[in-house]
Amino acid sequence: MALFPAMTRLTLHAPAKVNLFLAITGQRSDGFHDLVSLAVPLDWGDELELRVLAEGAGRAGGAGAQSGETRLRCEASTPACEVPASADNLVQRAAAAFRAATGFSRPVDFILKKRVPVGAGLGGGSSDAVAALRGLNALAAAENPRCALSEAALGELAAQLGADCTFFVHGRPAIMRGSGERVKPLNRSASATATADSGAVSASAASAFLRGQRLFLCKPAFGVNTAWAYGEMRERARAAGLASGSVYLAEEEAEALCERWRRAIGEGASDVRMLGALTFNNMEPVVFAKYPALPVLATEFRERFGLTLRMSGSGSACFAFLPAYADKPVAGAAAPSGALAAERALVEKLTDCVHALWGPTAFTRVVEIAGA
Ligand SMILES: C[C@@](CO)(OP(=O)(O)O)[C@H](O)COP(=O)(O)OP(=O)(O)OC[C@H]1O[C@@H](n2ccc(N)nc2=O)[C@H](O)[C@@H]1O
Ligand SMILES: Nc1ncnc2c1ncn2[C@@H]1O[C@H](COP(=O)(O)OP(=O)(O)O)[C@@H](O)[C@H]1O
Repeated sequence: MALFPAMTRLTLHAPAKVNLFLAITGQRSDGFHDLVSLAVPLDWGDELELRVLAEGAGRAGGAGAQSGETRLRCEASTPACEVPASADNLVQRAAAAFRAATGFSRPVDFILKKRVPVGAGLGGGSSDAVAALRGLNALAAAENPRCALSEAALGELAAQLGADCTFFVHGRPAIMRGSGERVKPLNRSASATATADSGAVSASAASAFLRGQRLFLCKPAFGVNTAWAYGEMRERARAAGLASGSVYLAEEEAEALCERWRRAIGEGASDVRMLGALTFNNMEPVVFAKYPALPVLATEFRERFGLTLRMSGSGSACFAFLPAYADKPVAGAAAPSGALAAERALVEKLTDCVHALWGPTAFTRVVEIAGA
C-alpha cells in the first residue's frame, strides 16, 4: 500500500446555482423553513484547487505542514467576491467535517478562486463546501479506497454544512424539498401531484430542454443575508396570524406550480418568455420591500424588454431567460449568427439598463444552465 497518496493536486469547478422556482411553504418546529424549489447549476462558478502538503516538522521547524492541517487562500476576482479565509469559511468547515468523519489527516492547502459574488442567492459558499468535500474524498480514495465516503455519506455530510449543499452533491437540475436537503434530480422526480404520464419525463427530454438555456444574471453591489430574509418571512407570517398564507405558499400549491415546470419540460416547450412566466420566488416580497432597487429593475425589464426578472434564492442576484436563443441549436452545433447577434445586442441593452439603475459596480453576466 502506498504510504503517500498518488494524487497530490486537483482542481474542481464549484458551480453557482439559480432557483428557477422557489416556494417557501412554512416554518418548522426546528426553526428552519420547508420549501419546494427547482434549482439548476450553472456553467460558471468558483474554482477550488487542493494540494497535498508534505508532512514535516511543522511551521515552527520551517519545513512542511502538520498532520490534519488545512490551509486556505482566497483569491477574489472582484471585491463583491471577497470572503475571509478564516475557520468560518465553508471550505474550512467542510474540511473539518470531512476529517472528523473519515480520520483523513493529510495536510491540505486549498486555493479558492472566488468569482461568484457573496450573499447573492447563487449558492457560492455551499458549492465551495461541496467541492472541498469532493476533493478531499478523491484524495482519501487515492490513498486508501476504504477511507472514501459513498455518495450517500457525502450527501449527509453536506447537509450538515448548509441547506443548499445537498443540491450541489447532485450537481444537476433538481427539485429540492424539506429545508433543501431532500433533493431529486429533475429527470427522476415525481411530484406529489404527478400522474403516471406527466411524471414520466424522460432523462433525455429534461436534459435537452434545460441544458444550455441561457440566462442573463445581475447583482447589485449589496448582498442579502439569507437568515435575515427567512427571519423576515417568519415575522410577517406571525403578524399575519391566520392569514400567514399571504407569506408562505401552501405545499400543495407549490407542488402544483412545480408540476407546471415538469410539464413544460416534458413537452419540450421552448418559448423562453413562457419560461420566465413560470419562474417564481415568494421570498421576493420581503427582500423587495427592503431593497427597492430590485423591483425597480424588474419593472424596467418587463416594460422595456418584455422579460421577467426573477430573484434567485434570498437574493440579491436576479436572472432572466434570454429570448434570442429561442431557436437554441442542438448541443455542439454552432448557433445561427443572427441569433447570436440579436442576443449580443439585447445583452448590451440589459447591461446598460442594470448599470443605469444599480450603478457601475453592479455585476452582470450571461450564463448557461449546466449539468442536465
Ligand atoms: C434561500 C436558499 C434557496 O435555495 O438559497 P440562498 O439564497 O441562500 O442561496 C436556501 O434555502 C438557503 O440555503 P443556505 O444558504 O444553504 O442556508 P443555510 O446557510 O443552511 O441557512 C442560513 C439560515 O437561513 C435560515 N434557513 C435556511 C434554510 C431553510 N430551509 N430555512 C431557514 O430558515 C436559517 O435561519 C439558517 O440559519
Ligand atoms: N467560501 C465561501 N464563499 C461564499 N460565502 C461564504 C464562504 N464561506 C462562508 N461564507 C459565508 O456564507 C454566507 C453566504 O454565502 P453565499 O453562499 O455567497 O450566499 P447565498 O447563501 O446567498 O447563496 C456569507 O455570510 C459568507 O460570509
